[in-house]
Amino acid sequence: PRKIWAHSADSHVMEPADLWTSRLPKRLADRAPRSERGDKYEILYIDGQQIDRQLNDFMDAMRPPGAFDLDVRLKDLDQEGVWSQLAFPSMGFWSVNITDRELGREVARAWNDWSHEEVMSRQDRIFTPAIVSLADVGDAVKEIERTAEMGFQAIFLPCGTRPGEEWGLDKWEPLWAAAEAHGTVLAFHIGTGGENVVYRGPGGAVVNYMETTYPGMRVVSHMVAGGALDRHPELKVVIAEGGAAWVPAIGDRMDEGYRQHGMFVRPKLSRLPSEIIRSQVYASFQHDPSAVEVIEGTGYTNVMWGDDYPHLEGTYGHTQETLHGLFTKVSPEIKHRVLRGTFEELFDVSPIPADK
Ligand SMILES: CC(C)(COP(=O)(O)O)[C@@H](O)C(=O)NCCC(=O)NCCSC(=O)[C@]1(C)CCC[C@@]2(C)[C@@H]3[C@@H]4C[C@@H]5C[C@]3(C[C@]5(C)O4)[C@H](O)C[C@@H]21
Ligand SMILES: [Mn+2]
Repeated sequence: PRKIWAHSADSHVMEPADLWTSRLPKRLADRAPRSERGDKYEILYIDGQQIDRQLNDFMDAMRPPGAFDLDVRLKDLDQEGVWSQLAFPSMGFWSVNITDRELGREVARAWNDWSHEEVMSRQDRIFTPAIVSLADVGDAVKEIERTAEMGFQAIFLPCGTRPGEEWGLDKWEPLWAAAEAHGTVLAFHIGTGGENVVYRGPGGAVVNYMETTYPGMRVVSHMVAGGALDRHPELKVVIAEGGAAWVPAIGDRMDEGYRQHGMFVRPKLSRLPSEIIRSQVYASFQHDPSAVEVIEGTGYTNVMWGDDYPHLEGTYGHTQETLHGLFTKVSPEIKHRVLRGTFEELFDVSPIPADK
């Protein structure tokens, strides 16, 4: 059957091991994210603490040919039928754990410079969000301004937050104002900002998979009910890799809370939560049929497909099978919206050539 071509709203770059050691002074590089491979586990450290541990064979399973080579990666994309990718960090995910101001600022800056020089300046199909320091909002604002000048169209933010740093709090207001002013998309990715393994009993693999999904819902409830998106109507939020059918569902529940518990509601919003969600909140999925069905069922259309390249949860190696399965019985309008239109509404990307 004819190849289906799509953009991916959720992919990843695999950073070289020397990204920070080659760009930062030793006193900072030694504290930047780094991984050590033992005989069974890959251990991740940042600023002197162990922050993650993954089985080697799990990490090795995420190794398509192009994982570490941009030219080979573009061939992987052609093979799978993917034109443009919003490519999130991998090791860069862990920068959100940094609380030291200087380290947070310099680790983010170095990552953004590496992406600009080694990924974005070398081709026009794969682009990354910028990383900003969460240790200091002022530094984050400056990095949004700096990277917007360099052509970055989004910033990566973690779904999970430390207690007292929830996304609805006023402390983040300068970040929202700067992002809106520069047209910078807020690209939240699940499985970040908190513990990824919180349960080791029966069902652990699937239970933990779900536990890393729920914080994506919290991002939406805080940023909608807290007023951030109402105050900044041009601001766009993407929840990447968390599926999409839940988005209109929580819109309904937030409307019910907003109306039925109106006597407790603060701040009052100029639009219902569900209206704010439908105009400003976007979500990506990989395999979920419900993410496509929800569009016809609810009229929520801010749905984007993602290949999650090169991760195991993604579609590398079976993208065409997945896309044909998802879209065979779906209207051309919905298929276009999910595979291209929503993405092209959010991002300035090179169009998919007409012969694809
Ligand atoms: C969960 C256990 C330990 C349960 O074992 P048991 O039955 O008790 O013996 C076991 O099944 C396992 O080790 N599974 C491997 C996968 C995993 O760590 N699952 C956690 C929940 S899913 C997850 O955290 C996602 C969101 C999705 C999978 C890739 C993921 C781990 C990635 C991978 C690994 C690392 C963490 C990272 C970014 C990173 C650089 O790529 C995200 O922060 C997070 C993400
Ligand atoms: Mn992903």
